[in-house]
Amino acid sequence: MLTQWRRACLRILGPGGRACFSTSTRWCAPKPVAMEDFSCDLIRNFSIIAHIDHGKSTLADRLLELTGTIKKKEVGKNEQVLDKLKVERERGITVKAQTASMMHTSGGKQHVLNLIDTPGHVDFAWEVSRSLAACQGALLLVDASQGVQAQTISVFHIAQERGLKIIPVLNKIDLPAAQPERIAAQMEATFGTDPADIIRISAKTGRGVDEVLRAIIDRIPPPSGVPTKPLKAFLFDSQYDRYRGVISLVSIQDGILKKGDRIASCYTKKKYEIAEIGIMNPEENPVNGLYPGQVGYIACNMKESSEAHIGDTLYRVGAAVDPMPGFKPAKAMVYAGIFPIDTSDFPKLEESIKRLALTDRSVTVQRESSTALGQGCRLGFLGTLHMDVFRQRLEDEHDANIIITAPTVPYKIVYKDREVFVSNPTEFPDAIDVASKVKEIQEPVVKASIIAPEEYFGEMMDLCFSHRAEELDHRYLDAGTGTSSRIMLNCVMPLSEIVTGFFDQLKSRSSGFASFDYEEAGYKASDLAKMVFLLNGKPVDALALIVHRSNEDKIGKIWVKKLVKVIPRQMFEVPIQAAVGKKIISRETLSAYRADVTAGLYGGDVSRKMKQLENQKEGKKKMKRMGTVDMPQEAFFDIMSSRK
Ligand SMILES: Nc1nc2c(ncn2[C@@H]2O[C@H](COP(=O)(O)OP(=O)(O)OP(=O)(O)O)[C@@H](O)[C@H]2O)c(=O)[nH]1
Repeated sequence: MLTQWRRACLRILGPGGRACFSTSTRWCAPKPVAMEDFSCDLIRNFSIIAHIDHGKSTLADRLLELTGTIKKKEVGKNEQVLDKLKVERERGITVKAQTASMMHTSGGKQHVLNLIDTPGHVDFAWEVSRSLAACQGALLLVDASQGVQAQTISVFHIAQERGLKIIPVLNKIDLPAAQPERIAAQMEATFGTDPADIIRISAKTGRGVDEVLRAIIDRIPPPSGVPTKPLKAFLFDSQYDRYRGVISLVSIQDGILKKGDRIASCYTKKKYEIAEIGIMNPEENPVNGLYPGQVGYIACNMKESSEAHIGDTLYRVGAAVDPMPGFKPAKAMVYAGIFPIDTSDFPKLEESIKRLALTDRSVTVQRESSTALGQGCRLGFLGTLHMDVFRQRLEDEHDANIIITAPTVPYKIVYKDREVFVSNPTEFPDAIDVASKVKEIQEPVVKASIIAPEEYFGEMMDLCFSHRAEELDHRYLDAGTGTSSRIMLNCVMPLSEIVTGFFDQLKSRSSGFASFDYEEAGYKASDLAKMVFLLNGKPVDALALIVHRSNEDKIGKIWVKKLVKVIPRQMFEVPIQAAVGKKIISRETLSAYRADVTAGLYGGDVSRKMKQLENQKEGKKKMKRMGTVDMPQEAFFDIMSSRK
């Protein structure tokens, strides 16, 4: 009974208690599956990899439909089955990789096809490499109207480095702008793909998708694994379920895993008993056991997300095995403070942040307090889209009313005797300390690749150089394909320049034609300083920024002008200043409300009138001396929103 009730809740909330769309009528009733019937050679583990929006989730849906895993969609219904989060459906992006198993008969034999959907945005590259570790093959999907883009190249390299069989697929051939021949030539020139191997499809209409299914079975090698060997299960994803604790996704390398088995983690050495085991079909579907090469979920009363270490190897208690090579842990690259608009809401907000962080392991959380904004949390994200998605989930799923500070990257402060990472401007050393104690300040840099049509090359270079980029090289991508060329520019640039709207500017200056990808490239010494903003002579901690000295004048002016617009007028005049160290970079004055204290005075009693004005001035001075500028949280909200 309890289990049924939980399942009903899960259908509504989605795994991990997440808001999930209610398409339960579209699911086929889970059929009991006997996984022991599937030996390795009947299993294919694959992923779909592509640049953002090239159609991964749409193709995943068609494959689920074609194999009868889900019912065919009603015409006009566009939401994707594997994009389960509300933000994913609203924004049309995949954030969290999802897994689904399909049964498909080919050559008279039933196969299990395990599809691991991957996100396309550069922020979630970590999810891509994690998903690929559980696969033997990948469908490399390219939009036939847009061609090879920056992330197509990066995901191709990740898949190639992992030794996966890559099946090239040209999607969206139904579009009038599709140029399959041209794009096939481009894929040949970029990846050395034989055009004869490229499958042409429309994931939207379903055309050609059956050929993809055939290729998955014919071209992707089955996993290897021996049922009689000691159990070795690779943990590649986890999510949190408020009733059952951590649910982990595992791929069985060797041995058999069954309900009731006692397992242990190579990483934490903790022991657990398997309470539930199943496959994602695409919802959870319990099975009796998982066999070599299979992918499925386990619930084993793991209480904390941190116990499910991504890349861990699980083994049977008493039969220890060598751990498989794990993953580099996800590294936060962008930090921001999150504060409640109403300061008394902090306990509720902190609880919501913690709950959400349980479902998103790549977020780091720490408490933070600010004189201006009160108690809050400082969170670390993989990138700004990731930050935005987390914020939206906090608002959508937890009803939070929040202020989020400007994103900051982790800076390295090299003192004479130690190195410190600083990801909060308030902790950045001030100018005096920098001069006397700091040897060097370093900032994270990335290797960025931008692809754009040749005619936008000038614009692209301008934009990059105004963001402190240094060119590494550039090359023509479509050489020999007989079409107008696109250029791929590789450069090194500071990460801090990317996190503040670079991508939006790139899109608008290239009329949407440029694509962009980046990877970490270490740290580099840089001339950076803390810029503080003073209201009535007092610095406001929450407004501080780290700036490159070459940009300080420009940035100081912009933000002082914005502050003047959002801060409400006071009873006295308020100077608003941007300063670096003792140097005032920019200043504006917020004029005072002028309460008409002389109203109600009759006639020509000039001396009384003057006295009133004097008193008013005195009052203003007092206010000034006390430095009480009234800055409502809403004003912070406005200024922070415009810093994104
Ligand atoms: N015309 C046409 N549109 C398609 C086709 N496949 C996908 N689309 C559309 O392209 C858009 C992006 O498709 P998605 O499946 O969400 O792309 P995605 O690669 O999963 O996106 P991310 O998960 O954000 O990386 C959607 O509007 C789809 O309806 C196709 O074959 N033809």
